[in-house]
Amino acid sequence: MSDIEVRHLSKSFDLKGVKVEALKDINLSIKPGDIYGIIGMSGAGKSTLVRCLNFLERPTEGEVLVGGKDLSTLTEKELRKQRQEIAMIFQHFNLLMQKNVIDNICFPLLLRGEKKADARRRAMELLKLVDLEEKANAYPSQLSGGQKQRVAIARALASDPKILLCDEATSALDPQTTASILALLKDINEKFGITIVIITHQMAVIREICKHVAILNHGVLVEEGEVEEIFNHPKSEAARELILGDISENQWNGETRQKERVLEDKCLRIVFTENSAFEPVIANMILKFGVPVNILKADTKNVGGIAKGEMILGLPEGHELQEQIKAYMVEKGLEIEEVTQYV
Ligand SMILES: Nc1ncnc2c1ncn2[C@@H]1O[C@H](COP(=O)(O)OP(=O)(O)OP(=O)(O)O)[C@@H](O)[C@H]1O
Repeated sequence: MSDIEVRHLSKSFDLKGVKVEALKDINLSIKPGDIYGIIGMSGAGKSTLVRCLNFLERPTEGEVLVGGKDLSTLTEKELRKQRQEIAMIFQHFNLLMQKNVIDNICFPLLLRGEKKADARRRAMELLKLVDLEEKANAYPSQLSGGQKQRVAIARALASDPKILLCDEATSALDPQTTASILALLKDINEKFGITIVIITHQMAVIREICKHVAILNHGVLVEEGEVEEIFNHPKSEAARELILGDISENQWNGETRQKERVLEDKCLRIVFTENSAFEPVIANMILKFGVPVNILKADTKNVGGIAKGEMILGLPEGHELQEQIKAYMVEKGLEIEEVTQYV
């Protein structure tokens, strides 16, 4: 059985008499213990979707089933109880600024009637888990962004949730801190089997941690499946844009980075499915054809725990030569795809 099942979900808002269709006929299913990413550009409907998953926002049409229960059939009281199983963390942490770290974590425990001593004991365990024991008495204003998010994660775990929804949880953090928060989420997923749903606009986050991904575009789910498969064979324009946009963001910076980059006449995006495959192939190709190719981008990343490589090559001029080079790479078992320009 799925942990979360979304069936024909649509959500529209009335904005001063104008209907805004934020989500249109969304269907997806998230299995227990999965790390599931929902990605899309700004305004795609990600936050609306995640808020529908715990009925903070009621769908206009369709159903959300959590652990087999249709949320629309629950009373307000039952819904509140159900929400204890679905914790949430946010981009801006949402900590109580007047309370210190330990009291922030104790807060949900005290609300559900636990004794103060028990709540503090549990809070200290959670602080240990997120590696922040020494900050128990600090106030949020005295913490870095990454530390605040760790406190928010500890607080979210206090109610022993089955599902953790992360709404742009790393978007306000630098890349190094993002990596450490994602590693913590992965650790929590593995240790406790908590299903994690990650909302993000960054493909790098999806690639780092998620097993499955859904791509939203203007309120429509345009692609869904295993991260590796979608990364290697994006079908929708939105997926391709997110993947290539991510490459340009990661690779080019400083003087060489431009908002819009038009690639050379003929460029190939290559995805390496073996960690070690690419260097000999490219080197041998240059030797074989005796022409230089321009490596516009080369990168190796972690996709679903397996090291993966990708590269964008600018090919030398000449149609025939380009076709021979392409054939050579296909023969060597590389996945290639022509790209012309991207943002
Ligand atoms: N309460 C609301 N009232 C009216 N329109 C809304 C409301 N909430 C969201 N929308 C609209 O629904 C669409 C989807 O918004 P949503 O915030 O879900 O997108 P998003 O993908 O999370 O965007 P971002 O990454 O910028 O946060 C947008 O057009 C937005 O303006």
